Formats: sequence, structure tokens, C-alpha cells
Amino acid sequence: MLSGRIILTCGEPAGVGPELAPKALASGVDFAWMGDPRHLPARTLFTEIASPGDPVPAGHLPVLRHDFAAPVVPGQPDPANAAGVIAVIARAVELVMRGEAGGLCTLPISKQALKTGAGFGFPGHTEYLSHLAGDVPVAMMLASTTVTPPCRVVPATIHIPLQDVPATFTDRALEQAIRITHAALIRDFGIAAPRLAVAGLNPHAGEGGTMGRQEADMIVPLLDRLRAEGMDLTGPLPADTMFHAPARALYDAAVCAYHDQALIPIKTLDFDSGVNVTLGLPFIRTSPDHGTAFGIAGKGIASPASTIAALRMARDMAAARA
Ligand SMILES: NC(=O)C1=CN([C@@H]2O[C@H](COP(=O)(O)OP(=O)(O)OC[C@H]3O[C@@H](n4cnc5c(N)ncnc54)[C@H](O)[C@@H]3O)[C@@H](O)[C@H]2O)C=CC1
Ligand SMILES: NCC(=O)COP(=O)(O)O
Repeated sequence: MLSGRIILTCGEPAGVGPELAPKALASGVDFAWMGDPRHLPARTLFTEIASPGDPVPAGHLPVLRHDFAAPVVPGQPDPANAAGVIAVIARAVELVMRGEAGGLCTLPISKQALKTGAGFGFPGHTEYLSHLAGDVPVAMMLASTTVTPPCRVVPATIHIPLQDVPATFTDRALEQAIRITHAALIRDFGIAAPRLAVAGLNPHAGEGGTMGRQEADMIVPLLDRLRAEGMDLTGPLPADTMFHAPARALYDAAVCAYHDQALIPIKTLDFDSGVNVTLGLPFIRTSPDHGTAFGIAGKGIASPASTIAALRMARDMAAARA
């Protein structure tokens, strides 16, 4: 049955994911949770469904059942469950790619638990989803939802060691991140003429070549070439002075060199309600900006705000594409 329902994948069941699913019903978004219902908090009202669009009684969490190998101890990921976490993502993608659901919202996984438990060969959802979609080029955007001017960031290199950044941050990687971000701002965020700011890699954006050469040798020529196509690009900018409010007012998204350069500002400004969006996929995927939060898992105190924001963003993006 065709459905516009968003699928919320369970993520790591020993993290905060299972307790966030019923709390996320407050979003008002039509979604179904995919996972093992034995992992949900006691007294959760849920109804198992066979297809994403099947009806459920009011106030019930629609559940696409996916049995896991082991019960859950909050805060302690069990290697036996790693394969289930991966299988849920793959099954949800299949449904979305077949048009049986309107998009994907993923609850957090533990990259380490999947690697040790199942030899998972991808550093995160972003790379795995790219693979499942046919190895399409993607970009990872984190977007604030409660901050003005908004903070939207895209790291041109993603989940790699810091020591590998200079070699991986090539003009090809940066151009890809800029092009994917530009297209997604038009398609999914309704920004007709996106303004992008591009961060330098080095302190002071290289300070005229005295603190590093990547800006002068690689970023400046690339931005000149893309500007000649009509793109509105600013940079390379010193990363330490491009995220305060007056600076953010001048652009719609910042393309950065590496993970922490991009994610520290957004998570500082809007950790509670930030959303992670994979740009470039043939389907919609959002996620809360936080991780598994093992330290508070199972205590019932995890905030659903970021998951709610992620579900609403997925719904709005699906509506925009429709
Ligand atoms: N999209 C995904 O699947 C993501 C997965 N992760 C994974 O999460 C694991 C833990 O990562 P950390 O760096 O510790 O980040 P984290 O986001 O899990 O936790 C950082 C801090 O924020 C708190 N926190 C997180 N979510 C919260 C919530 N909903 N309500 C209240 N407090 C919350 C935690 O208790 C902790 O103090 C790692 O294995 C990482 O790979 C991290 C980010 C995204
Ligand atoms: N720090 C952000 C992050 O790890 C997101 O990873 P994923 O969405 O690719 O799983």
C-alpha cells in the first residue's frame, strides 16, 4: 500500500531511541516506528502494522515489527543486536525507495557497536544510505530549527580522522559538497537563490598563505570557477568568525572543511532541536542531531525535541517534493 508515512528507524536499542519513539507522537507527524516492540518502554501503547500506511487506533505508535536477537540493557549495546540495527535501516530504505513510505527519519546508532558487533563497513548512516541508494554522492547537513538567523552547516569531509582531513579536503570534495548543498537548498528548503559561505581550512583562512596554502591554492580558484556559473559564494572565510548571528545573516548554509568545524557551531546554538539531513539522496532522510546518549538511556529523561524537529522536517520536505 502506498503511504506518505515517515518511517522512524529504531537505531541502537540500548540508547535513547526506544524511549524517544512514543514521545515523538507529540510531533503530530504521521510516522511508523520500525524496530523490536520488546525494546519499547513498558506501557507504550502500540499497534503492529504489516505495511507502512496501515491504520492504528488514535494515540497508538504504529510499529513495523523487526525482531532482534537479544533483549536490551539500557546503556549497554549488545553485539548480538548490531545486525538487527543495520537490517532495520536497509529494510526501511527499501520501503521508501519503493514509494511505500514518504521518507526516513533515523534514530541514532552507535557506530562503534555496529563495527564491533557486525563488522559494519560504514562510518555512519550518511555513508550507508549513500551506498543503499546506489552509491550516490551525498552531503551531511545539520540544520538548526529554533535559531535566527538559522545555522546550517555541511562538512565537505565527514567521518574521518582529523589527520586525514588535509588530504581528503580536495577541490573535488569541496565542489561536490557545494553543488549538492546548493541543489538541496533549492529543492528541499525552498530557497530560490541560495547563498553559501565556504570556510577555510586553516586559522584566519590561511592569512594570505602565511598559515596554510589550501585557501589560495585550492579554495579560491574553485570558488571563482563556481561563481562564474552564477553561484552566490562567499569565502574562503575564517571559520572562527563566520558563525555569530550577523555573519549567519549573510548566508543560507556554510560549507566547512571537516566534521567538528561544522558541527560545533550548530550543536552549540541548537543542540536541543538541531536536525541532521542527508542531502543528495533520491529519498528524504532526517535524523535528530544527537547520538545514543547511553548515559541517560532507559531513564525516561531524554528530550524528544530533536527527534520531533527531525520528523517535522522530513514531513515538510516530503510535502515540498510532492
Ligand atoms: N545519527 C546518528 O546515528 C548519530 C550517532 N551518534 C553516536 O552516538 C554515540 C554517542 O555519541 P556522543 O558523542 O556521546 O553524543 P550524544 O549526542 O549521544 O551525547 C552527548 C551529550 O548529550 C546528551 N544527550 C544526547 N541526546 C540527548 C537527548 N535526547 N536528551 C537529553 N540529553 C541528550 C547526552 O546525555 C550526553 O551528555 C556515538 O557512538 C556516536 O557514534 C552520534 C551522533 C549522531
Ligand atoms: N556527528 C554526526 C553524525 O555522526 C551523524 O552520523 P550519521 O547520520 O551519518 O549516522
